[in-house]
Amino acid sequence: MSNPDLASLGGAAICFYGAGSMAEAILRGLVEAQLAKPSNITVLNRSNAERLAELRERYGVIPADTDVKKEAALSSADVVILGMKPKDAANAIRTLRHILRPNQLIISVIAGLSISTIQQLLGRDQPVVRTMPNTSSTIGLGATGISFSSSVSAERRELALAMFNAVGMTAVVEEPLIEAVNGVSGSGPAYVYYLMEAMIEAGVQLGLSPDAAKALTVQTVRGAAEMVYSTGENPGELRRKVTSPNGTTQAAIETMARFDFQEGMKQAIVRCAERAREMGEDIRREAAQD
Ligand SMILES: NC(=O)C1=CN([C@@H]2O[C@H](COP(=O)(O)OP(=O)(O)OC[C@H]3O[C@@H](n4cnc5c(N)ncnc54)[C@H](O)[C@@H]3O)[C@@H](O)[C@H]2O)C=CC1
Ligand SMILES: O=C(O)[C@@H]1CCC=N1
Repeated sequence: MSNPDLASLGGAAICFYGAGSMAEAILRGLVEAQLAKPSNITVLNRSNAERLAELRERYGVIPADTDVKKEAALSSADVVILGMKPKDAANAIRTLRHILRPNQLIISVIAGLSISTIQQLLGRDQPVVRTMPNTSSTIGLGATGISFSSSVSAERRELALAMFNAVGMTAVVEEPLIEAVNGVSGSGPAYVYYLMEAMIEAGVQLGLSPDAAKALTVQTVRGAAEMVYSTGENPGELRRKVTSPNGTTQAAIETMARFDFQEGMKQAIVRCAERAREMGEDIRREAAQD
């Protein structure tokens, strides 16, 4: 592969091995940002040809829907993106052992799965990029943590970063911190949606129509995130600006504090990271049975 700028990524053959919602979020971002040509992207999954046809119709990518096409897509790709669920990962990766060439780049989005387990399943020191993206990549606002095996060249690091920068922002972290990224941003959209669900329900309880409660909530969350992003101020400072002494916001925040809202959120994130480690350990044990 030549210089990993946008044009060279456009020329790379990318194979999504596992074509579910996370794979779609990334491939849609790549296609819409015109970073990769749809004709250079192949998608394959376990058995669902309908899903592959749907992706072809939506984005123009190439479905590999027979065993022969799957093997050809995997063996000829410059980059293979592992996008299956953690429970399916060990078996799926083992089958690559005799299909891949040793220098093909593997990019994993799989929660918990370590670089060393992937290499063990492949039986060699394959170059591996371990990532933890999130579903906001669909609209180009993803947040992805990235770490690299030592066998990934500087050029390929740039290629991987370009791919994920095309669908949002990236943070390069040491591999042991990928679980922390999982806790904060990989699963993070779900926490925000959970909060929004509560805001909408409370608005309806107070008499707003569901549509009005939803519209006000959505704009509030968008506006608050954009305020932090565009002013560079800390969320704490911005919160204090909303909170008049003895006013309505103070009453609301005191109520949340009584329910230990922030502590609950912190413990949730720590538990999420711990769960990722547990899932990774399960796959590592499966790999050790080889
Ligand atoms: N959904 C999310 O918000 C995020 C998910 N992830 C990770 O992304 C991965 C995929 O998650 P989702 O896209 O949500 O799951 P999904 O269930 O939507 O997609 C998984 C896909 O993998 C395919 N698959 C399973 N075994 C296979 C095999 N042996 N060969 C080929 N294809 C196979 C399935 O057919 C399916 O299309 C997971 O490992 C998850 O940890 C990471 C960050 C965020
Ligand atoms: O819930 C999960 O396990 C995946 C990983 C990060 C977001 N979703």
